[in-house]
Amino acid sequence: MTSDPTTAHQAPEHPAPDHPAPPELHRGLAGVVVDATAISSVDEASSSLLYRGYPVQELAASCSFEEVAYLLWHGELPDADQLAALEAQERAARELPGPLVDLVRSLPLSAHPMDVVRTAVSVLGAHDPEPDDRSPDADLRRSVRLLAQLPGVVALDQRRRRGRELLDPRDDLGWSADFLARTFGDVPEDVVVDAFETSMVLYAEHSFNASTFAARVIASTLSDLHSAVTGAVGALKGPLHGGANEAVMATFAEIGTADRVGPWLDELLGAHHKVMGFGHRVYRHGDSRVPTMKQALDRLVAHADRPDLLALYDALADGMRERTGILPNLDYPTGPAFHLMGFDTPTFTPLFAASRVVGWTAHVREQLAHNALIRPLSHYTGPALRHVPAR
Ligand SMILES: CC(=O)SCCNC(=O)CCNC(=O)[C@H](O)C(C)(C)COP(=O)(O)OP(=O)(O)OC[C@H]1O[C@@H](n2cnc3c(N)ncnc32)[C@H](O)[C@@H]1OP(=O)(O)O
Ligand SMILES: O=C([O-])CC(=O)C(=O)O
Repeated sequence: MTSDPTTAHQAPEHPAPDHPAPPELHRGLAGVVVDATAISSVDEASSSLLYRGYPVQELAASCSFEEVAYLLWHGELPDADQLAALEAQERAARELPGPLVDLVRSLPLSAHPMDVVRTAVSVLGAHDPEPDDRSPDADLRRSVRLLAQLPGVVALDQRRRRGRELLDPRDDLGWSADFLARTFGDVPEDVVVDAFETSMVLYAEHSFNASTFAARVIASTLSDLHSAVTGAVGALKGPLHGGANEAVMATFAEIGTADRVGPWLDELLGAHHKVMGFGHRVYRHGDSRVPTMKQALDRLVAHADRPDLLALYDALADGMRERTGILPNLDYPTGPAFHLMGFDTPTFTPLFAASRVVGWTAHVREQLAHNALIRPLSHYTGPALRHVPAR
């Protein structure tokens, strides 16, 4: 059958009723199970989070961040040889490409640190040493390289904002200690390193959160891993997701002291505004990770002798619970914890990204192993069929 050349480009007269019965909508995909994953499970009823079956609290207490990364990528905790191999690979990949360092230095200081991370991931994609190898093994090597490179990007950016030079990575240090040393010039006290490592383990993975889902959408088009992670960084930046940890410190600065929490909260909630660091799409009875991070925060507070910060933290959490019943999420304790570790507030969400890159890349590889293009439907509510007037 041949098409009539005079009508081939005309819009079809398909029926477009003015008010079709709307289908059931799933706005925000709330409550929708879109795919299976073997990487982690978030259980609302028991407020629990398992990475590959292991409770995240046990992993935070007993495992290094590198062991957790291995677990999330491979499905099992590493034996000694496997861990040594991952550590060697990660330490060998920490140096940033010179052109990337120059480019980060050239970015305006008005750019948010998450803009810097997003740009850096994209540039690292352009510097991929094996661009033509799209195998799962090559994507695993890319994942390790990104894990190794992001601390350098975050440290470089915080240091340039303070007028300081980039420091060399130290291959005698594990991932967390090197991250801190490269940011602050020295390895801090154990209490700081331990709290940082705990935060990184807790942030590493959380099933189909918005940034991970963004990464999976991009991967599902068979785009590349760096593109997926670049998109995920963009999704994480928003204050309804990762950006909340930064917003928590802004809130603390605005309130000032614990005795001012009540009136501040009454005014904010009265205006129907949200308090950042509270609430969660899945957890309704409390975020599984908060108690572990709160213990780490307590130790940092004691170390830094900052009972005033703890008083403010408790007063806001109590005030929110009493007024709304809404509980803190992980971004609530990590905000003040990162502050006490010495990070600048705008650097908080990049820290989240440096950890979550493990979860994102695990999900990209899982998506590609059982790929189905992610392309949902929408319910059209615009004008019914109409025609451009004859001219
Ligand atoms: C590690 C992470 O990324 S965790 C998330 C970090 N994000 C934040 O901390 C931002 C603040 N929190 C929020 O905006 C929300 O709790 C979200 C986006 C995380 C999840 O919310 P959703 O499941 O989409 O629920 P939604 O935003 O519709 O809130 C439901 C109700 O609770 C209220 N609510 C939810 N969170 C808060 C909050 N933090 N402060 C005040 N009220 C809140 C909403 O105003 C809404 O009230 P309404 O029904 O009277 O309109
Ligand atoms: O799961 C979510 O929606 C957000 C979250 O807590 C995370 O990504 O860690």
